[in-house]
Amino acid sequence: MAPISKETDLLVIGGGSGGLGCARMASAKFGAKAMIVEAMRLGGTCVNVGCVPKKVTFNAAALAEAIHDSKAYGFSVQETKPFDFTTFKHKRDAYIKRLNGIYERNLANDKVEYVHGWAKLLNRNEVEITLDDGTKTTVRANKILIAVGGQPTKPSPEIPGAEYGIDSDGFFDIDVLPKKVALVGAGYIAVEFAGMFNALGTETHLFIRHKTFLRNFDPMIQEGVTSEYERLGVHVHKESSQNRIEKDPNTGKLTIHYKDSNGEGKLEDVDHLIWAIGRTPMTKNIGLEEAGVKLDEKGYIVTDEYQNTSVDNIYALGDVSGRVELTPVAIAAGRRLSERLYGGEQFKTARIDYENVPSVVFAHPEVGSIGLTEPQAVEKYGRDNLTIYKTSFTAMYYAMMEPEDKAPTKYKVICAGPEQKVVGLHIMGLGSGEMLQGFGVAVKMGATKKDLDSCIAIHPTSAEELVTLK
Ligand SMILES: Cc1cc2nc3c(=O)[nH]c(=O)nc-3n(C[C@H](O)[C@H](O)[C@H](O)COP(=O)(O)OP(=O)(O)OC[C@H]3O[C@@H](n4cnc5c(N)ncnc54)[C@H](O)[C@@H]3O)c2cc1C
Ligand SMILES: NC(=O)C1=CN([C@@H]2O[C@H](COP(=O)(O)OP(=O)(O)OC[C@H]3O[C@@H](n4cnc5c(N)ncnc54)[C@H](OP(=O)(O)O)[C@@H]3O)[C@@H](O)[C@H]2O)C=CC1
Ligand SMILES: N[C@@H](CCC(=O)N[C@@H](CSSC[C@H](NC(=O)CC[C@H](N)C(=O)O)C(=O)NCC(=O)O)C(=O)NCC(=O)O)C(=O)O
Repeated sequence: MAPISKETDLLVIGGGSGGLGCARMASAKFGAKAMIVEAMRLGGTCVNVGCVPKKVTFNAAALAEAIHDSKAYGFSVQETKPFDFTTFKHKRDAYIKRLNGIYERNLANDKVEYVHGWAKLLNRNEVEITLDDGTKTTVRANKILIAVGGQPTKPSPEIPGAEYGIDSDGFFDIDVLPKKVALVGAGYIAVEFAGMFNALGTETHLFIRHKTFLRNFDPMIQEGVTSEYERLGVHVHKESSQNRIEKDPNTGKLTIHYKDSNGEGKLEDVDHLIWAIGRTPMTKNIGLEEAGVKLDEKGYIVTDEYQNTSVDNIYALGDVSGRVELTPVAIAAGRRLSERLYGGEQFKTARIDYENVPSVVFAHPEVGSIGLTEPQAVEKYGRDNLTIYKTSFTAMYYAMMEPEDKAPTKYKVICAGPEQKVVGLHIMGLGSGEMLQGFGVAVKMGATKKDLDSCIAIHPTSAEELVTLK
């Protein structure tokens, strides 16, 4: 291994989406001397225990659904063996490993110095790196970027047996398709995982604290997807809490004692309990307080709109800055920061715009959302200044299915003011994930209802319903 540089222009702590986005551009495009320090695996959460293995698993679940649906179209699919989850899991691991290698080569091609180790801030210009063999080295840097991301939030220790559960990282270690799972949480991860398990044939129990999940989304989405999950056979335990969890020492199976809207209950023979109750920034024990970097009450690093922290020459972005916790947001923030720091005059005000970030939940069906929910729009503009267009229909994909196999599609477009500017667009149904990106461009450009209407429909598609709303 080449000796580690003692000095660099830019030192990035964290080789995930945001850190990679910044370091690669700083070096490859602007010629800055950049170093990236990663403690675990290159690619960060997204590549290793997030978007990428999740989407591959979602694809497997979508195939299971397609096999089921194909019968309605007249196919005689002979399933001679059950789905081989173990082989699938090993192939998925190998794919991720391959990506880790590609990322390491990308860094070398871009001339970013890559150090595997644990980084800790010593002061505003120095970082201590503990290498894999335990030795420590100190690197001086003109600028330091903290892009350390987050980790799954731990359940309350007041729930006896909570430690028998796993989290989203553990989900990716499961190598036998479980017969029965329980998930606690009501956000992206709980809903995505529950949908995948259910589609793959696992008995799935989802414990939520309220009457619906995805409560940060428009009510149409919350209510629409919650009732669709129930229709699909997910056991949604509403207004629930967990009293205690027991583990059978012989079988390893769990029993969950809970309360829900139906009263007290006991769920036995659970293969895995998965806590998916949010994420916590990785800001402990990395020298932030000592260097004077301000954190908020939840432990996120406080940054301004240019990703500056409270200390000059120290920047933070991505999940650790607690804004919108999505990979493309972290990448874009990293690239804008790189432009601003090293791109010269033309980029001196470069920054990411956190308004109108499109986002998709890979639920069943997929959900897409950009802009304000209806309650947010009412609060901002007043009900009288809004025109809301809604549609609900059965996608033509389901034409050959029996009524009980037809999933709903629902769209809502929220327009404000006399010019009917689109301030919120919410879709659920087949293909929503791929559909939203283009509508996102339109919303970012300030599209009005008239602009949507002026675009001739593409027939027959689900998307055409968004340009023919009445
Ligand atoms: C299950 C799951 C599914 C997801 N699905 C999606 C999705 O479909 N679409 C989407 O847009 N987003 C998704 N996300 C969110 C996305 O993964 C994150 O928003 C994104 O990875 C954040 O990037 P980041 O660079 O801020 O942090 P990370 O990607 O978390 O990278 C931080 C890196 O810093 C390293 N690190 C931490 N501390 C140190 C230290 N002291 N020294 C050295 N290295 C350190 C960590 O090991 C890690 O590799 C998902 C997340 C999860 C958990
Ligand atoms: N497709 C994508 O783009 C994906 C993006 N992500 C990103 O990762 C982030 C983290 O995901 P996730 O972990 O799902 O977090 P989220 O913040 O999305 O959701 C967690 C939810 O769990 C519920 N909850 C919190 N504490 C408890 C508790 N003690 N018991 C039961 N329920 C609880 C809350 O909902 P309530 O108040 O209703 O109870 C809370 O909103 C997401 O916000 C997203 O930014 C993750 C996966 C996929
Ligand atoms: N949109 C395509 C994405 C395909 C893709 O990007 N695949 C990646 C794996 S997801 S890798 C995870 C994620 N990448 C992305 O989100 C892709 C970024 C987009 N292409 C862009 O450049 O903006 C990320 O964290 N990036 C940080 C960074 O690279 O700076 C890959 O094979 N990469 C090989 C390579 O890069 O050579 C899809 O979903 O099919």
